[in-house]
This record gives sequence, C-alpha cells and structure tokens, in this order.
Amino acid sequence: MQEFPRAVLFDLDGTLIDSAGGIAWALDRTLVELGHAGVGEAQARAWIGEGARVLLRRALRHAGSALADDEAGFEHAFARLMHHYADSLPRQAQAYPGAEEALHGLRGQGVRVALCTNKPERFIAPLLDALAWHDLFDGIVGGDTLPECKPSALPLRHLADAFGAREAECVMVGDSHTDASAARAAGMPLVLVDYGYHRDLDLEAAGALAVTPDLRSLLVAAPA
Ligand SMILES: O=C(O)COP(=O)(O)O
Ligand SMILES: [Mg+2]
Repeated sequence: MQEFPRAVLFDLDGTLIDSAGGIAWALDRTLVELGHAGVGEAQARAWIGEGARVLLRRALRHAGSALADDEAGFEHAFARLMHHYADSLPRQAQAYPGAEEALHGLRGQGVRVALCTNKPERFIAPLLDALAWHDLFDGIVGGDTLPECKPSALPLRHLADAFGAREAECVMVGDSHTDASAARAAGMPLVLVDYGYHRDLDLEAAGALAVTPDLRSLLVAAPA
C-alpha cells in the first residue's frame, strides 16, 4: 500500500472467518427438509459470496427443485434456511489465524475498521458475540442493510461516507469476485486474501494492491 488508509473495509465470510462449514450445515439441513440430498461443505463453499438468497437459489437449481423459480416456494425455503442459519452461527464463528490481531492492530494505529459483508444483517451481531468481537468495528453493513449489496459499490461508498473518507483513502479486503467488483465500481483500492471462497476469481488479474495469505500483512504498511 503506498499510503496508509484511513479506513479498512473487511469482507466477513472467507476473509475474516471460515464460516463455510456452518453455512453448509444450515444449507444441508434445509435441503434435506425439502426432500433433497445435502451437498456438503466443498460444494457450498463454491456458492458463498453473493448472499444467502443466491446461495439457496444455486442449491435448489442444483437439486432440480422447482422452488428455485417459484416465488412463494422460494420464500418458504429461504425462511427455513434462515432458521437453520441462526442455529449454525456457533459453527460459523471460526476466525482465520491473524484476523483478530489485524483488526486490533489497525484500530491501534487509528484506522477505522468496518465490516462490509453480504451476510444477512440479523446474523452479524450474534456472530460477533460468538467471536467475542463486540467492539471491533466502527461500521457494519450486511447484505440486506442497504438497497444494494456487493458487487454494487453502494455498501463501500456508504461506509467511506460514514467515515468522512474518499473511496481512494479506504481499502476493501476480501476473498471473492463480489469484493473485487465492488471495489472496482467504487474506485476503492483492493486487497485479496489467497484463501477463502474465491470461485471464478483470478487473484492475479483482479487488480488488487496485494494478495495476502495473512491479514497481519496489512499492518506492515503502517507508518513508522
Ligand atoms: O453471505 C455470503 O454469501 C457472503 O458473505 P461475505 O460477503 O461476507 O463473503
Ligand atoms: Mg467473502
């Protein structure tokens, strides 16, 4: 990073926490309840990143379920997923090594730290409780907080605005093409993690300032 940012916006799933096992558990319970086979974690990982509705629609299509394209049926299935999703939060609360240290370190350096996730907003506070990450974020935007979610630029612009910062003075840190596209649309510098759920994303070609295996590398760019 050439200049130290005023704010760092973090994606959640696949970037700060390895939540795929918990999300897959909730998805499979939903699918089985609807009479389909579960898909397992490896398959679910490939569908995470564009919010829970996209995840469920992909899973229903994969299962050949008519509910994927039936509005009322889909809403019923989505309500079941949300029910199981709430129960899965303790399983989702797996921080990646270095994530918590990076968050504390940035805050200690006076950088504003925000959560910019496509996860439904209602689950964020309980998940932060489970992680004991209560007061770590200066701003939080979930997938249904605003009229548009990532890959729209809106959540990123909203957070930059809330911090009185220009987009170019912030950094978006994420794992997937939704993060990369949102950062590009917002004109915000991007850092990608090389783990996570980056289906369809060519890490080297995504235009990131850096691709990192460890979020603690964000602290290296701090001014002396
Ligand atoms: O819920 C999702 O699909 C992904 O959430 P994320 O934006 O934190 O990766
Ligand atoms: Mg993600």
